[in-house]
Amino acid sequence: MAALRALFIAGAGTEIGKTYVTAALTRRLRDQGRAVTALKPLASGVPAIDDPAFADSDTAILLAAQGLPVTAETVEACSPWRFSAPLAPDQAAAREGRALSLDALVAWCAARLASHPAPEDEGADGKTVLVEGVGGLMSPITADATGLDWLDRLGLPALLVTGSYLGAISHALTAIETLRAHGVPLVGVVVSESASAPTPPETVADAIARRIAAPVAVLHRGAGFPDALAGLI
Ligand SMILES: Nc1ncnc2c1ncn2[C@@H]1O[C@H](COP(=O)(O)OP(=O)(O)OP(=O)(O)O)[C@@H](O)[C@H]1O
Ligand SMILES: C[C@H](N)[C@H](N)CCCCCC(=O)O
Ligand SMILES: [Mg+2]
Repeated sequence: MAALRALFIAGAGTEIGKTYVTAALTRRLRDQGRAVTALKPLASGVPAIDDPAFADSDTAILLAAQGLPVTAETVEACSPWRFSAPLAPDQAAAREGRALSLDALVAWCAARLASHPAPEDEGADGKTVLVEGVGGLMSPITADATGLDWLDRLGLPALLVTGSYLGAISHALTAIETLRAHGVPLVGVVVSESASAPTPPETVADAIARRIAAPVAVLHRGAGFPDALAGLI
């Protein structure tokens, strides 16, 4: 199977493991000799670069997984839209007197995707581009648009990340049904084990897998990207 050129990492919710999974996938693909660019184009709850807390930001975690240092240039190239308030991006932007345009976000992502030759066309020179979404699938990103509109416009296949907390099954199935209704190809689902959950993550993964056609895999706490999905990306 040809390697995927680009993938959107969507969440069934926020704080669910998208960055953890994207970083694990980045390391996994790089270990296989693949070149990877991991992007978090839009991020809220991001401290200033010179704040020690920046080390815990999605941007810093994704740069580290790519083997890149944190500099003004690498941060800007990974996450051009950063807002400090830990809120939905439209609200976080408003707190700073700023506004985000979906057209500008889509154009920036499209340019980054166009600047990367497809792996199957360019061999070792090609890069796989991973785009982490923000919040849940339909979290607001501008006054009018949600993350689903962003994904729709990019036309990328999705990897859905969910948790294993009580309620995660419904959150995941709702997101999967929404992706299906919008014609977004679903490459797979990762159940990233929640810190506190009443059942093993395998129970959650089984409950989702019985109801959908795409593959579902578990990522245990602290573990690497699941083998069952790595071969599909
Ligand atoms: N499988 C896992 N093993 C260990 N820690 C995990 C795992 N999944 C998630 N976490 C931790 O849970 C927290 C939330 O995960 P993460 O930051 O990846 O969520 P997110 O979906 O990217 O959130 P956001 O919506 O803010 O982008 C982080 O501290 C992360 O390290
Ligand atoms: C601050 C947080 N970690 C994310 N960056 C933003 C989550 C926005 C969620 C909005 C919502 O869907 O209600
Ligand atoms: Mg994240």
